[in-house]
Amino acid sequence: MVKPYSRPAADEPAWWFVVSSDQILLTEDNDLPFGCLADLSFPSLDDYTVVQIGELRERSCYLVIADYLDDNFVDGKFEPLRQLLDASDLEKFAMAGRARQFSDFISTHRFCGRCGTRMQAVDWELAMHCHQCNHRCYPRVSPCIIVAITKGEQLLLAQGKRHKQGMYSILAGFVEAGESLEQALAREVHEEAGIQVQNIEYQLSQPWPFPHSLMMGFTAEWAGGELHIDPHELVTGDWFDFDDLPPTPPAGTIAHTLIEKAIGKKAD
Ligand SMILES: NC(=O)c1ccc[n+]([C@@H]2O[C@H](COP(=O)([O-])OP(=O)(O)OC[C@H]3O[C@@H](n4cnc5c(N)ncnc54)[C@H](O)[C@@H]3O)[C@@H](O)[C@H]2O)c1
Ligand SMILES: [Mg+2]
Ligand SMILES: [Zn+2]
Repeated sequence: MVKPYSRPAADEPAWWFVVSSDQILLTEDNDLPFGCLADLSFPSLDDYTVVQIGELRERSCYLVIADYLDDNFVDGKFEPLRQLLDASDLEKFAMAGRARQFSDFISTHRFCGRCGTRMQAVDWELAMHCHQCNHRCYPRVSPCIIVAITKGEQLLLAQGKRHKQGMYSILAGFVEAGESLEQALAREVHEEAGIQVQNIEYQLSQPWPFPHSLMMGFTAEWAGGELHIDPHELVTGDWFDFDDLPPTPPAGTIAHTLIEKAIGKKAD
């Protein structure tokens, strides 16, 4: 059973996830601070919320919520979480995403959504509880589907409004309340591209902390319909030949893995 709010001993080597809003403290060489409190130039943790969020390579991981930035966190720099998205250490990125989501959860659940009373942290699981009306909240996880769709030797790619200039990706969208994954997939594909798909195959999933998605990845094949790209969500989109794709998401993203699977499957 976890004790999320237990304090680290001064001589316990641990990974430190110091989060301030959507930024995380990194060392000069873009790594996470690692070591025992006594060896790190951290201030006293008394003024901060500290949460034990799991284990990485047999060492505890501690989230320190540092929303009121303090000059005492001198060794290192606060950087956007995406800076850690390095395909060589996805475990570390996933744990940092967990830290960022827990930090966001705690800071947005200070008061009960039902009766307005101040909420208290539960000491044996990661939850916030209202002692007035017994309402209990857990960190929000939002399921999303993401799908690589092929048509013969072509792949459907689209440019999202929030994508970096010039980058194309596969279709994705949030699952709505009351929907199955299959229904969400069919709806999103129809809304965003106006087509129908078949031979839908589940491939893999990835937690995605921007802001709290759980990406569930599929491959599928075009089954019918003319391509009609939704101008509200997407800038542009088209079928691209497998050997002539525009810039796509980097290794480490589920979009990248699904694109490789879709293309590899066709090449068999
Ligand atoms: N890791 C990857 O490779 C990868 C690739 C593509 C997209 N994504 C992620 O997939 C997620 C969904 O993609 P999208 O932005 O195209 O979604 P989408 O097509 O459903 O459209 C986004 C819109 O959905 C609404 N929305 C926001 N949060 C919601 C929620 N929790 N439930 C229901 N609706 C909500 C908002 O109006 C928002 O503008 C995002 O978190 C995005 O970052 C990840
Ligand atoms: Mg979308
Ligand atoms: Zn309440």
